Amino acid sequence: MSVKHAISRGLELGRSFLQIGLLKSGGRVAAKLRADRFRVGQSVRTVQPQAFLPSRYRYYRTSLTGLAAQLQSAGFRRRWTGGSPRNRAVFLAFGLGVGLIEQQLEEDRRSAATCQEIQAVFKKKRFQSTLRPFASGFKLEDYIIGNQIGKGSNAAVYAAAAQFARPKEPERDSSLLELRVNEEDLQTVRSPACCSLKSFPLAIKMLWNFGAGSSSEAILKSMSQELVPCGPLALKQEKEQITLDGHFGVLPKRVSAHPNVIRVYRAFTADVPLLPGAWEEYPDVLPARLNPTGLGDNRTLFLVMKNYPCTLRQYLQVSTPSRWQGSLMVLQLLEGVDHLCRQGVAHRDLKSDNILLEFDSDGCPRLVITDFGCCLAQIDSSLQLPFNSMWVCRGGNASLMAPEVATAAPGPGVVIDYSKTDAWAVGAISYEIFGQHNPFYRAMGLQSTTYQEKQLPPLPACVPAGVQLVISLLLRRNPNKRPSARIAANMLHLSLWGRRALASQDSVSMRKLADWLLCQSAVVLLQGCSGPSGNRVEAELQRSFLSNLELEDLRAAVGFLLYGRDQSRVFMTFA
Ligand SMILES: Nc1ncnc2c1ncn2[C@@H]1O[C@H](COP(=O)(O)OP(=O)(O)OP(=O)(O)O)[C@@H](O)[C@H]1O
Repeated sequence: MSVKHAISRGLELGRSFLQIGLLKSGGRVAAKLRADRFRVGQSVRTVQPQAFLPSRYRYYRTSLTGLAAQLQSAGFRRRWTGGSPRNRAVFLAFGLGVGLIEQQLEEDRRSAATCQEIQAVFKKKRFQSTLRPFASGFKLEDYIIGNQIGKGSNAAVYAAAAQFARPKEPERDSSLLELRVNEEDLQTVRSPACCSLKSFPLAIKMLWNFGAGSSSEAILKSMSQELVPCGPLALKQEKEQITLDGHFGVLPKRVSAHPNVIRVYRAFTADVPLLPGAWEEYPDVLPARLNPTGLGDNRTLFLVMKNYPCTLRQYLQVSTPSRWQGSLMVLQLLEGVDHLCRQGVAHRDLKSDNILLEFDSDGCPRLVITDFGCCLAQIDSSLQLPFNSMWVCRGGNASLMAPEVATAAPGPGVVIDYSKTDAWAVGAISYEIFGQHNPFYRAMGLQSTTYQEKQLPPLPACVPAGVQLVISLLLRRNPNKRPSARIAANMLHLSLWGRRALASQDSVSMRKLADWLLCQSAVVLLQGCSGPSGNRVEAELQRSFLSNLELEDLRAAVGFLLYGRDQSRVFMTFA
């Protein structure tokens, strides 16, 4: 055998080692390295994206490090170096391969450190609400209630203003009771002009209470999911610890603030009042005190939030976002879902009515996930729900239930994994954002229990290829083949802002990516210093991306993008 031959055999051996590490996991071939395209010295390769799953990657790294250690051990060296010239050549080539791999691992370590440093900088810059904090507001009488601005199957929502924050004008200083008695005032309150967001910057959601009882503890317990987006000062101190099932327990998990998740400023219980439109729109849920035939309990839960101009559904009825804005909207939903997932919360009822919308200073829609009434927020944050009986609630809107939830059959030991179900719903809602019908909605539409991926309707050609790829991956039936919200969000970030780092034809160097990340961080920090631009949707998204930067998630996103590029032979740009 010639030396040239020996070297190539040595490299082949090194390659096989890599393949073994990547291929086997849990006795199942889940990822196949494309050896033909693999060249030592490249950092991110064109491989099936599943190969980038963290556990497998760790396995691959461990096998390589172990291998390098073995090679360095004296015994190993003696065995090989003492052999024939041919064996020595094989060993040399093999060592060379491992040396290059070590170099690559070192590059990885450096990139991981860069990610951590960037993450630390942006984690410190926490999201702050723009609404001024207020100290009072734990009673209904603290608010002036305006028009009804929405209604669902569990609640009515009213525009509101805090009494204590209002200028002291005689007509404005009226209590809620006076508003109810004075019909003239009531008419004024109902007029849309009066209910502008400026006059009524708050929204009060009044939950309908049938059957929970009228004690505060019972109400808070039965509607506890609604409290998940509560801020730290939302509940009065004494309500922070309530009696649950005879034990002192803490209120349910609460998520921290995020630009794409609703913030509840106050939550309190109060007697159900007769608000505008109650008689006409929801007489049956009123208590007997107000309607003798009503079925509602006397007291209920009120949530105080920011008043948003409209829902996503209302917005899409009158306008179609540009492809850039549409991409940012999908990305915001993914960022919001990722924020919830990280804190062990699955929303389980994502739909365009449960997404509120306002505009940033550039007129770009900012989306906010709301209505946590169906969410899963277990103490252990596992997002795994034992499904042992058909009475276990699987979530809201059945049309947008991910396949793994919709097809689950109850039984002993059955568990539903919600870690990627909201991401699936974002995939379906994305069709609406890009001006299409939601494929899972109409009577003739697809059903999440039975659809095949090839039946998904095409998105309009103007939707950027990177976004189309993300949406199609989010709607994969098999959750193991579906990217998480974080990885899908990373894919969009890279497609929107990192196309230069992705520009090479066959591979993406981690070093190039790390350089791009550093540049991006500098730009975002500088933008933050230059004032109000920091509140723009784009800036918020970029900060969110940088504060959640993990090398392995990024690598997985690159893997999916390269996979998509291979599949479609389309280079993903927004140009
Ligand atoms: N903060 C808010 N600002 C403006 N409008 C809001 C706000 N919160 C809710 N709404 C409006 O009220 C409607 C009903 O609110 P929400 O979805 O929270 O009620 P629900 O009864 O829990 O709904 P569902 O039927 O989905 O269970 C929303 O679709 C929206 O139109």
